[in-house]
Amino acid sequence: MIFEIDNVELYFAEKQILNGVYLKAETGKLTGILGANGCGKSSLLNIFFGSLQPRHKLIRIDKKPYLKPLFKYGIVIYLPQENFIPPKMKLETCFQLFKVDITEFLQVFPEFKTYKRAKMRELSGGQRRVIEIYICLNSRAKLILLDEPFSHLSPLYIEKIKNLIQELKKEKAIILTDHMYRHILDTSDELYLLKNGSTKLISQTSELEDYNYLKAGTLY
Ligand SMILES: Nc1ncnc2c1ncn2[C@@H]1O[C@H](COP(=O)(O)OP(=O)(O)OP(=O)(O)O)[C@@H](O)[C@H]1O
Repeated sequence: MIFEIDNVELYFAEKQILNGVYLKAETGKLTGILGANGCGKSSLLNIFFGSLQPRHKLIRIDKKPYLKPLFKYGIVIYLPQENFIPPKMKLETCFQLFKVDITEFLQVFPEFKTYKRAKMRELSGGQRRVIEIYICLNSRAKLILLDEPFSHLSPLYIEKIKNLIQELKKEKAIILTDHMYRHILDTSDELYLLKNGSTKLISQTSELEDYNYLKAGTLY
């Protein structure tokens, strides 16, 4: 499937945040978004998901326009920057709710076995993040939007999540943004830089320095 968002115009009050943005995500590929703080990455993901209504946008799936918020079609899941599973919910309940197999999760992350019947609030921030990312990746959604999945995770968990992404993207389209840009460079099949309100498709990593997202000399 090909998911496209086009002609995004977003204003907060009279301040223009996004201006003619285009972005494409495809099944089998991870699309990375990089950009400075406040450039509009989370807003763009919210618009794709359907929880933020901009002045203008067009969403197409396989070239066909989808006019209702995408989440209403049940084909997209969004990992926001902040925790989204209620703290009072038990671990096993959230897996049931999202129809994700907890046994498979515990095979990949056996250290969580003791928390199976615990409530989310009994876990650390990073542990909760692991669960939320795993649930998003393994949900039935065909388009997965991940807002800063790597921040707050320790290196071994980042590697495990990257491996899961490589495996699961075969049947899903994934869009991911994070400030840990090296992990984005490692995992992305397509990369966009969001700058001055619009997206630039990056074909060579050196462009990240040319566009002043990275300081000159950072990559070499
Ligand atoms: N609800 C809101 N009301 C007014 N302005 C907002 C609102 N939400 C976001 N903004 C502004 O829109 C801009 C883009 O915010 P957004 O959160 O999308 O950026 P971001 O690229 O995800 O940033 P970060 O990397 O720091 O998370 C910022 O300047 C922010 O102040």
